Amino acid sequence: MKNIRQTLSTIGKMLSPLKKSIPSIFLIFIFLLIDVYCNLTLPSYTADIVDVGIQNTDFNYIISVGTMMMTMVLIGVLATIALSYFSSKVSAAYGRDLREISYEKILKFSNFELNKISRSSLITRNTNDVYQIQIFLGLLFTTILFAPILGIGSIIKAMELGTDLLWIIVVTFASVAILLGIIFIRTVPYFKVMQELIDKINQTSREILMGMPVIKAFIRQDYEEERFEKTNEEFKEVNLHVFKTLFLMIPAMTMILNVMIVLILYFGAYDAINGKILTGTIIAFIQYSTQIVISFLMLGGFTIMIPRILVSGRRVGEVLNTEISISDGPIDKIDENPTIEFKNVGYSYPGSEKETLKDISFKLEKGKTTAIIGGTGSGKSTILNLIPRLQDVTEGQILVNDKNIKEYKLSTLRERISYTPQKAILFQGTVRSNMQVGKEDATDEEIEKALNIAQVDFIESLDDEVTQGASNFSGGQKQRLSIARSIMDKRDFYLFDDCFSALDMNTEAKVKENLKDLKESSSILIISQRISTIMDADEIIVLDEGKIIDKGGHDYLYKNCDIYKEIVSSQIERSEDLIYDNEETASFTIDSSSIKKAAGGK
Ligand SMILES: Nc1ncnc2c1ncn2[C@@H]1O[C@H](COP(=O)(O)OP(=O)(O)OP(=O)(O)O)[C@@H](O)[C@H]1O
Repeated sequence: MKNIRQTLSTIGKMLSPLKKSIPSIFLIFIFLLIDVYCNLTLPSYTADIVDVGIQNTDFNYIISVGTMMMTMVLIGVLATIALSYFSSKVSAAYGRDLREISYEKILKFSNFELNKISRSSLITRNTNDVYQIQIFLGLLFTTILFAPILGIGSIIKAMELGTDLLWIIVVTFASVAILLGIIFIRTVPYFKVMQELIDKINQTSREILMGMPVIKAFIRQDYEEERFEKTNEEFKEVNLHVFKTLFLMIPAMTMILNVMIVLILYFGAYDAINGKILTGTIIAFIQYSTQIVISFLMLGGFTIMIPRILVSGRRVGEVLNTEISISDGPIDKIDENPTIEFKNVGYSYPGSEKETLKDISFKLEKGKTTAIIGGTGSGKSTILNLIPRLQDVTEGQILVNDKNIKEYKLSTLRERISYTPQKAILFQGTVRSNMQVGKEDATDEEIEKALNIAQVDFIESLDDEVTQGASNFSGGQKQRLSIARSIMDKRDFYLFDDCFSALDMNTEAKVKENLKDLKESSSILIISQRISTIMDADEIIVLDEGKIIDKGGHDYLYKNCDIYKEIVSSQIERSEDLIYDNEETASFTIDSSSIKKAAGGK
């Protein structure tokens, strides 16, 4: 029952874009009926010309019936043109709208849903699958609805001719049905495989294109070529099997049609000699029989397409019906000077038995800078992602002003937060358009101010191009642009996920100095592996294997937390820019011009 309801709801959602096109669909039906009517009258006119006009050598009759035939042909052609125009219009608009609603839904997906369906599959579903449905809709209006109306009309007209030859149509019908059955059985199971292989090709190509520098550096071209070839070959084999069978249909059908005509002529000739039927009637009967068989064929072709469309429909429907795991709460207002508090938070990634975060508690508040330091994979980014609810806690809770974060509307929550991810993500466009992602109506002055704070001194103007993936900028430049974007607008919480890592010490020190103003009216959470980035934070959280080992100021941790001390020591040994001033206070300053190591010979 639940399944039926879900299927109906999916169909409802998928058909909803057609609502706007109802007037055009109505016109399609009108033109379709006109077209079928014209097609049905032509064989009768042929019969009249042969049986009356030619039989009686009545030229006037032939010309007048011929003129009627020409008029019908003309009206039929105009109706076909109008039919094609409106069905293309409706199906193209439908494709656009379906892509749009599916895309809107995808934009609401959390990481969990994105990983569940996979990004490559989402691309194929939103392009190839929607296109298959769009093409099908076009065919539905021009061919599939046309076929049964023409077929039924032709059967009635053939019966009206009053011949004994109807059994030939029945035999032909049966032969076509057997042929279609064979084709159906041989192709249908492969359609799902075909769509899955398109996903796989998409995924492999994407991975290879993204990983090009690594592939080249490690001389893996041959291996990757082979990997791609394997999927490509599999796709070719399935395609070949399906199309070999489908192409068999054309010669087989031509043969069945020709045999039908020969049978009609053979048995019709007997009846004609015996005076039971006129020559023109035989010609009209052949024409109606051909129309009947062709209509049946069109329907057969459509039946073969159905499984493929069902696969595409199911795949798009799955996107539209996916339950979003992260949804809005009822509260749409957050009071001034909000706080965010982690209370015994735990997190496990879906499908993973390992707990990534365990018993995490800390508080973010106005005027305070909190930092998280810890080894790779210790769970730092996971903590950060929980704040704008890119994923939800699996244990404990996060409170915003003492209320569970899930009780707030997502947009209400997110508009208070600025998030700078670990990997600088910029969009194709200009520097200005990227900065306006941070503040839609930002003026040039505001943008320039943010760029200055983030030390973006490498661009000529705000109109400088940002190519796809910002490939025309270096890693450190991308990070600076990404930081600038995150400070475009005033927010209560600024979250920086290791986004200073590609900056040289000098630039980092300048950016950090410039960011100090933010702290007065906001709260800053900064993740880094570098001591120099986080050492002056009000509270530093030391994370190890998803657990908080200790927290406090730099001096406190240096004296009391072994892991923190180890990190500090290891970085002093490596660093040429840190100057360890005083072992007692364990404080550092940054000076790129000199190298100095102190503290017990370190
Ligand atoms: N999508 C995911 N599915 C399953 N496990 C994941 C996923 N993302 C991260 N993890 C796991 O969660 C753990 C914490 O990852 P996280 O990215 O939070 O670490 P991190 O401390 O930020 O690491 P780094 O300093 O390298 O960025 C890792 O062990 C990682 O394997």
